[in-house]
Amino acid sequence: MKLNSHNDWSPLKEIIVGSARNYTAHDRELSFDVFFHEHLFRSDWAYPRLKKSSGPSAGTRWQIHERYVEELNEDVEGLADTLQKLGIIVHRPVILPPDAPAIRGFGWEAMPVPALNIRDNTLILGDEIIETPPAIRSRYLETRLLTPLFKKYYDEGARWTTMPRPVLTDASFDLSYVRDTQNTMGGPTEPVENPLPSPYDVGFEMMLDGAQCLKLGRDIIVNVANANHATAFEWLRRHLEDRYRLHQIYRMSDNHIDTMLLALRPGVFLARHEGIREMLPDPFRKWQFIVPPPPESDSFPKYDESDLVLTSPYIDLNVLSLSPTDVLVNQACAGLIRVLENARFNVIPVQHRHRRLFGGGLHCFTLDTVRDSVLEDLQ
Ligand SMILES: NC(=[NH2+])NCCC[C@H](N)C(=O)O
Repeated sequence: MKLNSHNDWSPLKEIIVGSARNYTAHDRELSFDVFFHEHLFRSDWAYPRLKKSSGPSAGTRWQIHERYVEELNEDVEGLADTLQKLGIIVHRPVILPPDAPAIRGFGWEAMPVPALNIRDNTLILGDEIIETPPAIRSRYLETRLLTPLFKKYYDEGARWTTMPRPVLTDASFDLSYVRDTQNTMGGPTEPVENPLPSPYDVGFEMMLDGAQCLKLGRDIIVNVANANHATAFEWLRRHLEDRYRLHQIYRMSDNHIDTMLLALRPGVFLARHEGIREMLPDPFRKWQFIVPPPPESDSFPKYDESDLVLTSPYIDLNVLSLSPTDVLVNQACAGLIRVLENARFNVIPVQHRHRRLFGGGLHCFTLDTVRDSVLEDLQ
């Protein structure tokens, strides 16, 4: 079918489900530590690791326990099956080969990860695929694992755009957010390495993930927390100015917003807290806010010191809507399910155990390409 996805709630027809195959380690280097900075700290919620050297592997490779990788694969395949059984066409990325070589940029090297959190590096807007500029080096080639699918949609008439690719030297990153202790979740956080100079430095560069954007028909809300996001926002604004109204929200979170705010249908948000209302453009402040009870610690597997936890406990807010009434939700979240059912949503529970170790929930792991949708003005 032709690429067509204008929002997160219209009836879902086609989707890409990420692949977790061969996700064996996290590469701890500057870009990774900057991106996940809020989670690299000491607390009961997030599990402590204040020194790289205390990890299970030497150097910067943070090995993930094999059992968790296997269970993750089981859950991701289960998610793909569930969607298929519901009559939705499910596509998959190219599997990252186990011996894939390191990615080498100018002055840096990082091991690639599979195309798992595919919500992040692509933004689908109507009939356009926009590849967004990655902020993590190990993800630099991630969308190449989606190329066969993007090529198919292109052949069927989609637009296919790539935002300017950053060089990603140490000096490319605006560190003001991670160095501003007010913005971390209550430290101490792990220190970010000192950036090293490089002959390829160009100053702060564009970086932005699709998951920083919330599609509300003609209105698009974009979270901007640093200078990297701000320049990328400006690119998007110029690129889309004839078709969309872009709204910049300052620091709703460190980067992604799909565990802060999701639109379940016109007029209804699922939100982490009521305070988000004040951050929104006027017309959207009137929408209903469904705020689930805080996550319960017993809905997560127990991890230990050697498990690197990459998300907040709010990760399960990251639901995937199949229609204005049907929502896919992590089965471990009784409170969230109750609240959605009380609001008359039809909840389809799915198993997803290790979302905190791999940085993503059901919305992050998927990229909807076709919804029975039109571009609406919801103001
Ligand atoms: N698209 C994604 N990868 N979203 C995940 C966001 C997780 C968010 N940083 C949290 O910890 O709650």
